[in-house]
Amino acid sequence: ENEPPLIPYTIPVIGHTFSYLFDTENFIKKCLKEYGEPFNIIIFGKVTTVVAQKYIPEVTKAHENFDSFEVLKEIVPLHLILDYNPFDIIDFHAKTTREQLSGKLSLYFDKMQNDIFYSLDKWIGECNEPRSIKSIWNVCNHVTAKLIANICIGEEASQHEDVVHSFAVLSHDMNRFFFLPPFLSFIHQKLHEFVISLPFLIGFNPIAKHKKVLINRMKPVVENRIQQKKILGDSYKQSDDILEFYMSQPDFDPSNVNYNYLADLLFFLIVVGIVTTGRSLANLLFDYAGRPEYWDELYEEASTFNEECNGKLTLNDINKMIKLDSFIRESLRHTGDMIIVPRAVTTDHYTFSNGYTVPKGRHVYDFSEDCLFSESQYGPDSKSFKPFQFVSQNISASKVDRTYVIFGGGRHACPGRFYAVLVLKLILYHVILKYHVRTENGNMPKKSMVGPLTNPPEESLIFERRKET
Ligand code: HEM
Repeated sequence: ENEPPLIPYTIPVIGHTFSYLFDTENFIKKCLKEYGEPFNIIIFGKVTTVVAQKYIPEVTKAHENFDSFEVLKEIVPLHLILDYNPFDIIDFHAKTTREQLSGKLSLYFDKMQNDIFYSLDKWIGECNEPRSIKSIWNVCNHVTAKLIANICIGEEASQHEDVVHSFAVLSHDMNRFFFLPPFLSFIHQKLHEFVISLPFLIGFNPIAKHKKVLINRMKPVVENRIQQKKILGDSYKQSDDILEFYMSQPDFDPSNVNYNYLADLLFFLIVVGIVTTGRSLANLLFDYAGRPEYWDELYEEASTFNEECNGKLTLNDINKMIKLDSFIRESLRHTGDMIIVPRAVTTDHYTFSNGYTVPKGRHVYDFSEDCLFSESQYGPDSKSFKPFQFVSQNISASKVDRTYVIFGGGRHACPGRFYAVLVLKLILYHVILKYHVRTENGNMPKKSMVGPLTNPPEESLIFERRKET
């Protein structure tokens, strides 16, 4: 009753799937122009509601009526693949991320920088002569994985290349199954979910080998800590990592450690944290390398801070680099994803403020590009890259608002964003100080579109050591 208008279509079941997948921007913009928002379309055999700039804030605010993981679950059925259902404990994961990761940045700051020096050395090197680096996204995933591995399982276990590699490729290995568009839902919604989980059920589980690696590296650390606790009692000094936090939970039993459970907890953080941060880092490097007109200004800011702090940068210093921060906010704004947080209605129904009503289970897709390129917010040239536009406004790259929805918004806004933005800042800062970076042809290469989502460009980047430093 009183549903949003359904956009006319010709082929039953298929409905608007092809326009949505292969011409997302034009298709949705045309619907918005003719019908306003919200409106209904049929994709993958299902009625789906689309909201844009006007109703995204309303949906974000109504967190009691919606759940984004109900949608993610259908695309990435982690509850079938992991032994312990991560979707049952999202609040615990959000709290862990907020308090143990984003909440402890000053504690992690020095080790993050050391890991960055190590990773730049390993993946990019000295580059006394120009060096072309391929598979930038893969490199970025490995750099991000090294940082997260140290914070998750500690200095000692994260020294091992095998565990860092597992962290870096885990999501990619899963994506080969999951990010296939859910074509089988044409037949039945549950069929897609069942078919993509089949390989796992018959024993082929790319996660299994990564889990083995993780447990293998984590076990000696856990055993050693339990031993130390026994010996030292109250004088035991806790380590600064998330594993220690898990070991301090009331359900942790030192006489019967459930490694499978610990690994599942960490895998969820890896899945949500590495692929997002690694991809943003790759985009950021291309945004920098492909736009030579901004190099001098960014280098000047970075080298001034570097001189002032005598090479010993603190969290306070990096927080003051407003041009760097603004550049990152602009890079994230230009990620290019058109839908960011699709949500499902979890209550009996949801009634929009204009009276349209959608039933329980309905997927509501956010056409976020309408926010990120809002002309009222970013001007008539909202699609152009204006890297220093946030400097005078003094808004940090991690601050969400009605139009800057790259980290979602409201109560469930990404709790890892403070950490992710710091990673991006620190890496770009050190890259700028150490190297000249350019694209192969000197321009900004194109990202590839996968339905409404983007992947970073596949070109190489050319690194050359700065002579000034
Ligand atoms: C640039 C990097 C990142 C981006 C673009 C990103 C984006 C997002 C988005 C769009 C959401 C959904 C927000 C909503 O429902 O409104 C989200 C949620 C979440 N993110 Fe991130 N994220 C990033 C990094 C991270 C990292 C590093 C972690 C932790 C390791 C993390 C942990 C989480 C968690 C636990 C949630 C669920 C929060 C909840 O439902 O309450 N994210 N993220």
